[in-house]
Amino acid sequence: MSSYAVTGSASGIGAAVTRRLRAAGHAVIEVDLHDADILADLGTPEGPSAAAAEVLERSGGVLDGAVLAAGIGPSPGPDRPRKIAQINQLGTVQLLTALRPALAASGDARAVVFGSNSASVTPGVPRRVIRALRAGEIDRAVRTLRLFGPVAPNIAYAASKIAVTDWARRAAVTPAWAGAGIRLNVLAPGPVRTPLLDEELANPAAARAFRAFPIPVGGVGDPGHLADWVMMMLSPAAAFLCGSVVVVDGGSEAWLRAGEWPRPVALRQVPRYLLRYRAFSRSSSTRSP
Ligand SMILES: NC(=O)c1ccc[n+]([C@@H]2O[C@H](COP(=O)([O-])OP(=O)(O)OC[C@H]3O[C@@H](n4cnc5c(N)ncnc54)[C@H](O)[C@@H]3O)[C@@H](O)[C@H]2O)c1
Repeated sequence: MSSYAVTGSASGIGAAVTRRLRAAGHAVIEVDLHDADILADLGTPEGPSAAAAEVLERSGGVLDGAVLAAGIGPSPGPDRPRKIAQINQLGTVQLLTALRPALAASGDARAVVFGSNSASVTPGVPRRVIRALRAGEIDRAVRTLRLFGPVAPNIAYAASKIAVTDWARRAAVTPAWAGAGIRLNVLAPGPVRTPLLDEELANPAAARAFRAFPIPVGGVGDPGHLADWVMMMLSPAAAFLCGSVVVVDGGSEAWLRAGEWPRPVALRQVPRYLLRYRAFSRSSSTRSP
C-alpha cells in the first residue's frame, strides 16, 4: 500500500483519481475546500502551508505521490484573475514545495501537477503577466490583466497554467526533485465534463466560443479518462518521465498547433544554431549530472 496526497479531491478529476487510488488499495489524504480529510483554502497565503503541515502529520512524513488537481476555471467574477493565479499557480507551487521532503523520503515518488491545454492554445497571453506570476508578484500581474476587460479571467487562467507548468518543468530536472527520486510531471487536459467546465460554459459568451473550439475526437473528456493518465503518471511506468507535459485533450492542441512543434528553422538560421549547440555541448560537459 502506498500513500498519496490529492488536492481537489472533492470533485471532477481529483475525485476520480481518489477513487482509482483507493480502489487499487492505496491510502489517500484528501485536500479540498469541502468534503475532504483536510479542509484548506489553497488560494490564501497561509492555506498551502497549513495544509502541508497536516498532510505531513497524517503521512508520517513519507509520501509516495502527490496529485495537485485543485483549481478554478476562467469564469467571470469579482477579482477572479487574482483568485485564479493564487489557487492554480501559487497555492499549487507552495503546497507541493512544502511536500517535497516527504516525497524525497520515499526515495521513489511521483508528483503530478495540473496544467491545461489552455496554456498552449490561448492566444495573446502577455509575457509581462507570466514574468510577474513567476516572480510571485500577483498585484503586478492583476494590473496588466485588467487591460483585457471581460476576457481577463481567460488570460489569467492560461497564464496561471503556463506559470505552473513552467515552474514544474524547471523544478523537475533539479537535484532536489529528479535527484531525490521524485518524478514531477504535468498533465494538461483539454475540456473535461466537470463542475469547472459547467461553470465556465454557464457564461453565454464562453459557451459561444466553445461551440467553435475544435475537439477532433468529437466531444469533451470524462474525468475517468484523465484519472487513468494520472494513474499511469504515478506508476512505475513513469520512472523515465521527468518534466514532461502530457497533453490529454482529444486532439485540440494538435489541431490548433500542428506544425509548430518541434519548431523548424530556416536554412539561413543554421549557423546561429550550430554556434548555440557548440556552446551548449561545452556547458553540458562541465555540468554535473
Ligand atoms: N475540466 C476541464 O475542462 C479542465 C481542463 C483543463 C484543466 N483542468 C484542470 O484540472 C484540474 C481539476 O479540475 P476539475 O475540472 O476536476 O474541476 P472541479 O471543479 O470538478 O474540481 C476542482 C476541485 O478543486 C477544489 N478547489 C477549488 N479551489 C480551491 C481552493 N482554493 N482550495 C482548495 N481546493 C480548491 C474544488 O473545491 C474542487 O473540488 C484543475 O486544476 C483544472 O484547472 C480542467
